[in-house]
Amino acid sequence: MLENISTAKVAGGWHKQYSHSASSTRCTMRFAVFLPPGASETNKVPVLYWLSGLTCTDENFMQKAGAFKKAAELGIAIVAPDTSPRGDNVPNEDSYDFAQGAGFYLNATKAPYNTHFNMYDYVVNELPALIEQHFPVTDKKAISGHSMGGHGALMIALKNPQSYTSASAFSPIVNPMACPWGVKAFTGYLGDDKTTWAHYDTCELMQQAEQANYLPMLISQGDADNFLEEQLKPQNLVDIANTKAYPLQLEMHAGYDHSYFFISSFIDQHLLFHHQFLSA
Ligand SMILES: CC(=O)Oc1ccc2c(C)cc(=O)oc2c1
Repeated sequence: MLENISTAKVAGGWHKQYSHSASSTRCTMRFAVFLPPGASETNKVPVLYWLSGLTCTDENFMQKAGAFKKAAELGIAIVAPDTSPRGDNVPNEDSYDFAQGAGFYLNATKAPYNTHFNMYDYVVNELPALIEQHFPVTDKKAISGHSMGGHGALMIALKNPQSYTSASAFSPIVNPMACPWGVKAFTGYLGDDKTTWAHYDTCELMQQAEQANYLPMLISQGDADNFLEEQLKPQNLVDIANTKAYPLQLEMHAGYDHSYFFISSFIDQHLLFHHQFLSA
């Protein structure tokens, strides 16, 4: 049962927010959807799933990315889930990079997080099924995200190459096993056994990818991003892509930082990138 929270017309289409009771995360979840003009039961449109970063909700991308005009022109719906389960019954910490607001798009196995922190199942299975049931969309999907959400988008695409036409990311954490944000999150959600961490690490997953499952990938990264060297490390992924001719394009952009000013500057390029494959 979907509960509509807000509805606003934008770029000729509609921005709407919903809440619903989610079985994978065992709590009420929120998401936002943009439907381009003309989307209807007789004219279903493909979907770009957007995964936001640490501290964000379903709102940041929709309010700040400036994606609506291009998505409207290209006929692409956008779905932006929240970044974690939330609520009084959901474990939390006084921390910006762990627990509520920082779900890391995985299924936690360690108590007390394993009851609710199943964002992987939510994003891969439950949310698309719900979206395809209630909105005028096809089952063609692309996925993108920012920072922690960039990790989520690339990791989910590599684990589910049949489900997405293409993947992209802004300033993604590509090697969470080898950076402080990832080590903290994976230890807290998965425990100390690093063999389980590898199931959610983009570099590890690309290393294992078979050529028949390659997906087109685009990464945009600002060179004035304070997190580039210690947390993001896009070159680690490029090095792997180069050894196996994986179709990954990394674009470095001079002077840009980690913020939504960067995302809003290049979101049109990402929408055009995905449109090539969503419309094929
Ligand atoms: C709205 C906004 O600026 O979002 C934002 C700021 C900082 C970060 C950081 C540091 C990491 C991340 O994963 O996401 C993120 C998002």
